[in-house]
Amino acid sequence: MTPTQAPPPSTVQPARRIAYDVLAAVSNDDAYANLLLPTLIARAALNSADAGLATELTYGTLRLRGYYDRVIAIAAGRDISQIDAGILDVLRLGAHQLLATRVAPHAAVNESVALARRVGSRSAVGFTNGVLRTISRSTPDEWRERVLAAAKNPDDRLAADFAHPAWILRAFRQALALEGRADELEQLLAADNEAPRVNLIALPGLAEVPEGAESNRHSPFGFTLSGGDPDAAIRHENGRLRVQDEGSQLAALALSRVRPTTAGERWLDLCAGPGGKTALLGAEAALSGATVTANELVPARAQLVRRAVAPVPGDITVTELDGTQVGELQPEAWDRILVDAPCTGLGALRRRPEARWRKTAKDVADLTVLQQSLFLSAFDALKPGGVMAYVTCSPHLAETRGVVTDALRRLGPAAELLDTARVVQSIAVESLDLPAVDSPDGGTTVQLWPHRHGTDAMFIALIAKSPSTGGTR
Ligand SMILES: C[S@@+](CC[C@H](N)C(=O)[O-])C[C@H]1O[C@@H](n2cnc3c(N)ncnc32)[C@H](O)[C@@H]1O
Repeated sequence: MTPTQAPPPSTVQPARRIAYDVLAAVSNDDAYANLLLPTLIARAALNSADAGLATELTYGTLRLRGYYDRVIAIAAGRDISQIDAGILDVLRLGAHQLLATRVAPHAAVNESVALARRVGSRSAVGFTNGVLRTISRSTPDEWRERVLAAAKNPDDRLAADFAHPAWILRAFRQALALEGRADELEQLLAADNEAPRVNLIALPGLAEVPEGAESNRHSPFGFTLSGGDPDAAIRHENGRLRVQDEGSQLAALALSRVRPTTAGERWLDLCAGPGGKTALLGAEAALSGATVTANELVPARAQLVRRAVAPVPGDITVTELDGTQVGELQPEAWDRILVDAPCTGLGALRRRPEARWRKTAKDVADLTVLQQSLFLSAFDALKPGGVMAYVTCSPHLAETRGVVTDALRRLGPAAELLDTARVVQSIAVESLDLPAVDSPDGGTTVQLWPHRHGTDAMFIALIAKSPSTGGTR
């Protein structure tokens, strides 16, 4: 045990304490950082500088957790599985401050030691002190060299360097390779490690993009605010302005604008919670004389949908059915259906910092079964001549083209994959760089990317049901 030179403070600064509490809740209780952090910041009434510090420490540590674990293992001379979980989170937070922030090294070490005193044993305090002092004695570049030198193979090296699990980077590489763009992998991994700017939408027909805002490159209704508080802008407009990724906007608009709407059309959002895309579909429907119903299996999330659509005109009904049953319960009932399927969320790693460490390849297998079932159920619920959008915020090929190809094979001539890329390009303000991908089924799909388009990695496929089909499988 190496004694500290100055005695560590007996209390921990609130921003660090909150960051630690979030890390611990993520590790122990599967908490979501983006939900818990704002609650803890509000409860502690942090000023905006401290709130900013707590956010940076939490998100930065969670995003690069896998990298910091490698540094800690080298500095501690033991596998991280042999370190107490609470102390490991203290060390991760300390490593982040030492290697990626301007926090003075003595403050990073001393505050971490004070935190270790609150959450660990006496020996853990000395251990924390020793490990963090070891880390502080080398520069970030020296640590990077050491970590990369310890990698087992080229993919492990890339996984270490960009703090992504190897199975995820392989899935990304496969999806990019299909577009002939495997060489973009490092740009994509780097983009996942950048905090995105908060993106908003002015719901069409209900609000205008505010003056001074920076309009999105592609979505006609999206924008970012260079200064000011997005929450205040949203409150001021009573929800007619809202936070929404540009890719999500394009996905909902692909369905609402795939073809002109006939007044009286009935649209269904099959997996609607928390309701961001329902609100946009609702605004679009109100402009064109269609009506929207939202469905969400989880009652608490259905409640969020009701809240999300409150500012939108037109009576949007919210049901709580299992979407996989809707085809049977409501056959041939809908003109358009959005299937924004539950997915791994690998396309939104920028915004969900812990997600990459929580998901496993097994999740993909489970989810594709559900996605397939939702797809087929939605198809049965479409009227002959109707059109559906299958959407995921994941670029994993099993969740995207795999599900679509499989469904089209089962459905035969009753289903037609439309030219989704043409529809999305017709909506986009500035043309999107969308490499053509050969499709055995005709038609096209769209894969958006953070590094190329500045959006989440949304996948969009538009599928039409033949007007002459009996409608059943
Ligand atoms: C990707 S999210 C939808 C996001 C939403 N469209 C938005 O833009 O705000 C998928 C949703 O599907 C819901 N879900 C999961 N299984 C479902 C099922 N069997 N039927 C209907 N909804 C389901 C999840 O609870 C989740 O809220």
